[in-house]
Amino acid sequence: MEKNSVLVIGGGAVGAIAALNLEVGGFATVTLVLRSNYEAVKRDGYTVNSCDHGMLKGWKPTHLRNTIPDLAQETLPPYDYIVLTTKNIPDIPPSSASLIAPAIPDSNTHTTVVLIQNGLNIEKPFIDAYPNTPILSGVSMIGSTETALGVISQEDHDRLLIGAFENPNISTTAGEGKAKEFVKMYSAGGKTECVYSENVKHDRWRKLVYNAALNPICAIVDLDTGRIRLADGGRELVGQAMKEVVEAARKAGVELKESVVGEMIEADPLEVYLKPSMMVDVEKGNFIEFENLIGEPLREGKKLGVAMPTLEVLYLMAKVVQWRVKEKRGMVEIPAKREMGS
Ligand SMILES: NC(=O)C1=CN([C@@H]2O[C@H](COP(=O)(O)OP(=O)(O)OC[C@H]3O[C@@H](n4cnc5c(N)ncnc54)[C@H](OP(=O)(O)O)[C@@H]3O)[C@@H](O)[C@H]2O)C=CC1
Ligand SMILES: CC(C)(CO)C(=O)C(=O)O
Repeated sequence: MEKNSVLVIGGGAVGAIAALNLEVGGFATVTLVLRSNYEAVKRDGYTVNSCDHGMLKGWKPTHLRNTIPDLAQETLPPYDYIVLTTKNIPDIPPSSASLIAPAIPDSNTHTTVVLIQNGLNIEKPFIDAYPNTPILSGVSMIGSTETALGVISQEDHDRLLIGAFENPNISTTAGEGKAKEFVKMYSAGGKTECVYSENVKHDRWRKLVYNAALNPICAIVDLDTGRIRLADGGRELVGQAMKEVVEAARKAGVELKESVVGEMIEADPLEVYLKPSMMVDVEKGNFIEFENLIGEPLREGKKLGVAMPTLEVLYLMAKVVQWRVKEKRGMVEIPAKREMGS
């Protein structure tokens, strides 16, 4: 295989490990786009404490930048792959699809876009904006966190499912070919378990059993995935939400095994006390991906006639949490406080 040029956007918990896997494999030259951690990584490189890669100090990919490359303005050749590893938060601009616009050639057919991001229906805005671009789905189980700028702690083995999203403008075999090439490139270093998947819809719904239920519950009640299992009522609450997602998936044509609820509750070893990504974001004062993780499965389920009372409450609570961040960042105006009786 020839070396591919790969633009990875978002060098946080998942993006840094993705960039590392791609470079270690030897079939990719990575350009990594950073934002808040750019200065720290440029100066000191990454510190990575990883169950797959061991302890690395000062690691950097081939190229680092703090802006999205503008192919036209910088007269750059198109990338073979653009891998998006930012959080995907459609309610907070800019949208993920518009973010990559400067790095995609007009009427693109060359560059393949890979979304290593959680959530349902995330491909739709990309297919609308770049109709002839192959869009790949990356469903990751990794348990990685950026604990300080440029410091990555990966506690769970990197398992990545790659497949092509259904796209009416692209043949199934073309999408499949790109997905298989990406798997080869990503796996070449031997540090990860990256496999081709022909059922992206199944992968996404299965992961949502965790991400629409356990992930927001941990964030809202401020308990990690170990403590929520130990807490009075914790397992019941999570189980109830998960069952609603399983039913919505079934109505959407994705049959998940009965055992999936138990498997997802126990997905992380209890004593790791793992904080899922939404909980990490709440702790950092970041926006959360609640629309793609809870809103989309809820909307799909309701459309198909599934009763999802627990998800409804989680969705509204997550929306309120998002508002809290907006207020902290001065994005909403509220009436001035006044004394009682004045
Ligand atoms: N962490 C995990 O274990 C897992 C996460 N996922 C999913 O993977 C995706 C990425 O998550 P994760 O890595 O945890 O998130 P992080 O918040 O750790 O990393 C996202 C990175 O993207 C950067 N970023 C955001 N917007 C831009 C931009 N416009 N230009 C450049 N960089 C940008 C952020 O910068 P800044 O700091 O400035 O915001 C941050 O460094 C999400 O969809 C998540 O749900 C999936 C499986 C597991
Ligand atoms: C399930 C998990 C922890 C990935 O390993 C995740 O998807 C997240 O934190 O968002």
